[in-house]
Amino acid sequence: MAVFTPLTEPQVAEFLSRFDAGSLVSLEGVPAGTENTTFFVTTDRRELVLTLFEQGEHEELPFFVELLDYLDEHRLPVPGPLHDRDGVALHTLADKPALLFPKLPGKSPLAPNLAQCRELGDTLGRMHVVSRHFPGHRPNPRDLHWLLPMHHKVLVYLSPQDQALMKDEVEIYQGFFGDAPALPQGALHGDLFRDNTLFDGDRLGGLIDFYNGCTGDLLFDLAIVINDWATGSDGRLDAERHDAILAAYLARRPLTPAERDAWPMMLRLTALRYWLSRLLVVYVDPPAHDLTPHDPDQFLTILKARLEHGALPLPEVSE
Ligand SMILES: Nc1ncnc2c1ncn2[C@@H]1O[C@H](COP(=O)(O)OP(=O)(O)OP(=O)(O)O)[C@@H](O)[C@H]1O
Ligand SMILES: N[C@@H](CCO)C(=O)O
Repeated sequence: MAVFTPLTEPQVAEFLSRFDAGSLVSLEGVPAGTENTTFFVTTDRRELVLTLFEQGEHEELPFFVELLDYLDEHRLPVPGPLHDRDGVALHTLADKPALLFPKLPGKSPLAPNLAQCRELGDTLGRMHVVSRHFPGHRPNPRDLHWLLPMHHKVLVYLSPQDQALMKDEVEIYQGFFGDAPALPQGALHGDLFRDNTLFDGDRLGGLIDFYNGCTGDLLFDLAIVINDWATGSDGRLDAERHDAILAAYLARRPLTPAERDAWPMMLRLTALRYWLSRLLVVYVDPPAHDLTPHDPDQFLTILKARLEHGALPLPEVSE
């Protein structure tokens, strides 16, 4: 159960009265989610999602509102936050920052089919085409600049072999990305795992949970997607899902030669990024609640598979 801050119906009814969104009919706490408190709110006009921000950088919230507004204006399937009658999206409720969103249709796919993979690749490609012109700025908080200091914090918890692997990898990324030409920049989702998408059958209902959103290398976003969406249980890439996502993505946004060169290394870097963030949650900074943390070893397995087998060839896309 992840309703960290309970709300009463009168509290939510009063909150809703600032918006042009109808009157409260029902309120339901959402058990999924580990970071924020989420409620499904039904009014006499529409279905909404109310999010209370429990942790993290509250000063970053205006960036997320700006990003979601921008993507929504560009017709990407994201929950564009509702603005109240004065044009304000970000409010305070029960002493927590609060945002109200449209409820998007669908469920997160655990085993996405190829049509869903194509849909995701196409949408991410469209998003990256428009996000290159997004005017906001929030440096990627999980890129190499973060890996460098943070990996030292977990080395003590690792076997000698895994310590060596992590240290060697970070050093290799430093050498590679330090010398590599700049990669195309834009706004990223930053955590586009399957559980941050909703599908209604094969139709993408929406991308959610933009709270890792930032600006940086677009390739970073794509590598996160491939490592989560197109990996088998042994950590190896699943060629069919890989090709379905990438063919659809590349048809929207071809990679530059520098991105093609960096691709195998970016798959490794983003695998290590999640191995490390999950290790930090388990050993260094466990959350107050007792929800089971994600398994760090899953991304160690993925990293080892990328090292052993490399990347798959990128699909050919006719221009
Ligand atoms: N706009 C939306 N439309 C429909 N469902 C939504 C929407 N936003 C959130 N949800 C539902 O609420 C759940 C929790 O939302 P969210 O992922 O934002 O919370 P979180 O605490 O940040 O979770 P996480 O553990 O993924 O970081 C989602 O898994 C999804 O089922
Ligand atoms: N997607 C992340 C958790 C949320 O940031 C993970 O799987 O570790």
